[in-house]
Amino acid sequence: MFATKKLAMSVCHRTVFVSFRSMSIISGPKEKHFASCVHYSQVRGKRKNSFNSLFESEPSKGIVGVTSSERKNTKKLTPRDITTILTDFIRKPEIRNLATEKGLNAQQLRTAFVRFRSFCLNGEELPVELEIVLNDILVGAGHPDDLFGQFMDFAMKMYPHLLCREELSRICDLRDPAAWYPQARSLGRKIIFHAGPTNSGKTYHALEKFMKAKSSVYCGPLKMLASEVFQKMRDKDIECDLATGDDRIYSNPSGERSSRLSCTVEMAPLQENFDVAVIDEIQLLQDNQRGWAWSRALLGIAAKEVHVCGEAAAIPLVKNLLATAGETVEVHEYKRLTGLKVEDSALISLQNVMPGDCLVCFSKRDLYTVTKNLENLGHRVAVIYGSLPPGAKLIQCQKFNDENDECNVMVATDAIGMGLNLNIRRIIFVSLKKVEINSDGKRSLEPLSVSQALQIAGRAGRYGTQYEEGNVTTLNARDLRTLKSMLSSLPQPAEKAGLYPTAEQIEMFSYHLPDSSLQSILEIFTDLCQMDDSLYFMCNIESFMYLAEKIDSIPLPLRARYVFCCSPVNIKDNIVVTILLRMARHFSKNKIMDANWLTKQMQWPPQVPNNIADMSQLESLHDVFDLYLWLSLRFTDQFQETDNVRQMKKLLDSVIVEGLAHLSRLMSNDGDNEESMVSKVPKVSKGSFADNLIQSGTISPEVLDRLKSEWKKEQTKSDKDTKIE
Ligand SMILES: Nc1ncnc2c1ncn2[C@@H]1O[C@H](COP(=O)(O)OP(=O)(O)OP(=O)(O)O)[C@@H](O)[C@H]1O
Ligand SMILES: [Mg+2]
Repeated sequence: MFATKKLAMSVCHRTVFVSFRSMSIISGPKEKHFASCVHYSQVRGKRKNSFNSLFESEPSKGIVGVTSSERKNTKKLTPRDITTILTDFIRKPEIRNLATEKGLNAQQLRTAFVRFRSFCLNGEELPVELEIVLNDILVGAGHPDDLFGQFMDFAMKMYPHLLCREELSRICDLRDPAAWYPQARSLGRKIIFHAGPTNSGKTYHALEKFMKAKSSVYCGPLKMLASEVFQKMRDKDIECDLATGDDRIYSNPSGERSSRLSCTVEMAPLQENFDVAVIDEIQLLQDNQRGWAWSRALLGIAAKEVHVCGEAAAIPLVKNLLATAGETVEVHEYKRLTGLKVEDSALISLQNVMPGDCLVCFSKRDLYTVTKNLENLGHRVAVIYGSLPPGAKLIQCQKFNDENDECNVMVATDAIGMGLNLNIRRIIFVSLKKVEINSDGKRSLEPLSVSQALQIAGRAGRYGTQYEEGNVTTLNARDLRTLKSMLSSLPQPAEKAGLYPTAEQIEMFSYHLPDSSLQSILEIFTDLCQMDDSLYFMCNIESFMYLAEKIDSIPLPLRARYVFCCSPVNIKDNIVVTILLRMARHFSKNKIMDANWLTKQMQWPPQVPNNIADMSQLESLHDVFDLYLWLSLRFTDQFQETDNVRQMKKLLDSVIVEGLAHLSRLMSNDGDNEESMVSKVPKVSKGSFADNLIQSGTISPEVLDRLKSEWKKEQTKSDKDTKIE
């Protein structure tokens, strides 16, 4: 169980659209990958243009209904007459107001008018009825307002969704999500919020209730946490099933469901009744990608008693959300079970690393560099990062946790940050910045949030492990003060919870807009939808849109199209996206995809990696297997060979673990020379004067960069001057 809360924030949980009401769940989470390669700004840009052009079809035929004999009685209209009449018409505020009432926004009104005018001016022959109206206005027998009907007929042909606007608005009215779950509402649920810092026993206390209840469900943020709970129950001989996006295990060999389920939050079954439900890491309901899954579980889980675990900063939002369902929240507060001390000095050099240390990096490149440097110093290192397959993560963690194993140092990304219990004595932050994806899908290098820093630091000195006192520090002296201030702050209160359109809503939209692509439907949905902005926001739809565009030309039924777009893939990963498209194409031809077919799509059997690029390729293959298994739970007929695929996945896991054992060699063979942040970390003894200034905190790297660029300019100038001389 290794991936962080922040991993969760940053990674591509190719989330899932799940029916918020009764339909079957069609997705699962994915603890991997950054969400996107297409900047949301691009998508946004496209969206803004495309929304207005979605239905902009040129009305080729005008308004008919008047005979040509009536035309003979009209006066010949000159282009100038028409322009004057139309200008008078559009200038009238009443006309604009009326058009707005009919649903045309300012931009649509402008576009429709420009097209209408050119239609009137450039059409070979005006429709007779329109000609008569224009004529009447010209001779004073009519009024410019009389054109409104003709104009709106024209505009409606350009924007046909305006005809069913009311119906569409009703479908995408997300103002009262609590009302979507009558089963949960009928129970008069008791809600208990277990609030506290990391390592305070929140999950422990909730799980006590989970174990003692006659029927119960645990909803965790990650596959590994759901698996850990499932395993704990097994160890105690308590019947419990497991459901993740790509796996379903029944404790009963006959395949009958048991009364207890451990699942990832996206898989929470809302149509079943339970005595107790646990929803872990509830503050993730504000996550840009996956927040909707927590909102859905919180409002919709049908349990008499709901135990919610998470940061105290989420209490007000949870209370406000549940107040809309008429429910109240009982808060149980906890204190950290062990001490956590911020050290007085930074690590400065990797030579100071000691057993039980975990160095946390925020990019894979840094992770590789630190690992290589530590291995060169003679350490045996366990490595954990988000895209590492869960099986490989587990092996790394076991190695690190085993007191008798030589491996006693860990290098990890923030993939270790959520709910995990590891044998860590000290957390060392290699950097305090990481790439974040905002709600518009833009990626930028941002400082860690207080919540993230606390979560990661909270991995040191876990209760019940070898080190019951935890220490925290930074690699660089310049970061230590910032870290201290972060760790002495409280996380920002959670402000809003995520929402997402359901498959049913999309289907209803499609019924009204039968000729529109799934992409267009989602765009219109997000533009038209209404929600309580004080409590909710719309989760990021970028990955869905990207896949919708990619599979647009493949003939698929809407529901299947929707499922493919929800697939847990990193859209940045070409290998996985390409195979997904092949799968969709095969599916559209109703062909079965067996393990043999799958191996033909990839390099198989896997070779022990020779460099980092090989390693990434193996990770992609692992994602392909996960994708196959994920789809197999949704399309059982076409994806049947799950046992074989699981076997292949195991083999791949072992090859990846083998690769990890030789990370330094892989790095030496790596053709990718992208510079790591760590490679810029100065070594105290051998560092340059400038480096030492940074390390001592005398100047910041930003100031140094500015100075460098100024020096460079000076240098160039003086070179030029020299040449001129
Ligand atoms: N009362 C207890 N008795 C025995 N073990 C406990 C008790 N409370 C907590 N623990 C153990 O302490 C460790 C930390 O507890 P837990 O995972 O519940 O913390 P948490 O508050 O949920 O932390 P996080 O915020 O990181 O998820 C776990 O291994 C848990 O089993
Ligand atoms: Mg916990």
